[in-house]
Amino acid sequence: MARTRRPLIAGNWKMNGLKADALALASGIADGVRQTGWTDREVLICPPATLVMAVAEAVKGSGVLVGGQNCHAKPSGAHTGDIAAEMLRDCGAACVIVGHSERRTDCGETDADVRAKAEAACRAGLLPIVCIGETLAEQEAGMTFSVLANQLKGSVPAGATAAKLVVAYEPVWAIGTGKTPTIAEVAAAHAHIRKVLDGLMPDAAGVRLLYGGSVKASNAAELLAAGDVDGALVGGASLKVDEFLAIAKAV
Ligand SMILES: O=C(CO)COP(=O)(O)O
Repeated sequence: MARTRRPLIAGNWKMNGLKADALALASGIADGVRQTGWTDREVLICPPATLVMAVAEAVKGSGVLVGGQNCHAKPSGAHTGDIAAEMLRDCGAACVIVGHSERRTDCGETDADVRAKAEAACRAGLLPIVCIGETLAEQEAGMTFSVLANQLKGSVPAGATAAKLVVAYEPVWAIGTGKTPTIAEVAAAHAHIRKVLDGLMPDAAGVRLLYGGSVKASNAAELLAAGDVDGALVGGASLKVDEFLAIAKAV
């Protein structure tokens, strides 16, 4: 059956990559995508902020999209060390990840912060990828669905529409651990997310929902085939050309 939502395979490089290796990685991915001529899926790479401009240049014309990993809510001002969504856009980015659990933990980002960042992304013409997910303790306490609902209600931008929102479900306990939920659990979480979104926006059926957390070439096909999964947000496995392209092929 044809998919109604265009799958998105996104690589989050996190705090990895010096210029030479990062450009080789970006060029390798761009070459691979160029050879396939894919029009039925989107491939996105999100390098560290220092490399957004160079990576955008390196993948130009390949169809590969480039994104940031965070942005400030304001367009400019006295915010030392921060980067505005407009600046990412100016460097060639098309998307930005907001509310990743590592930022929620490391930087104390709240749902309200994440919403403000997602709204900033939309203001700047970037597609926000809003990350949500439960911790291990929350999962063990049977709170997964309520945590996801609260995060969505708190962090989805006001007036969101499907064309201007991607949601990534990343169970915190699955990130970088090699552990993943069962396929049934992924499908149930994604169905729940779509149901919650349905109460928050007019066209929730069109929103792309990505799964993230220990996605690799060997498990991508079954995770991507799960109900309501429209792509993946990939960490460690996005740092190897062949592994990342294999995940994109698995759609
Ligand atoms: O956090 C992630 C992507 O944003 C997932 O990381 P891993 O794929 O390394 O588990």
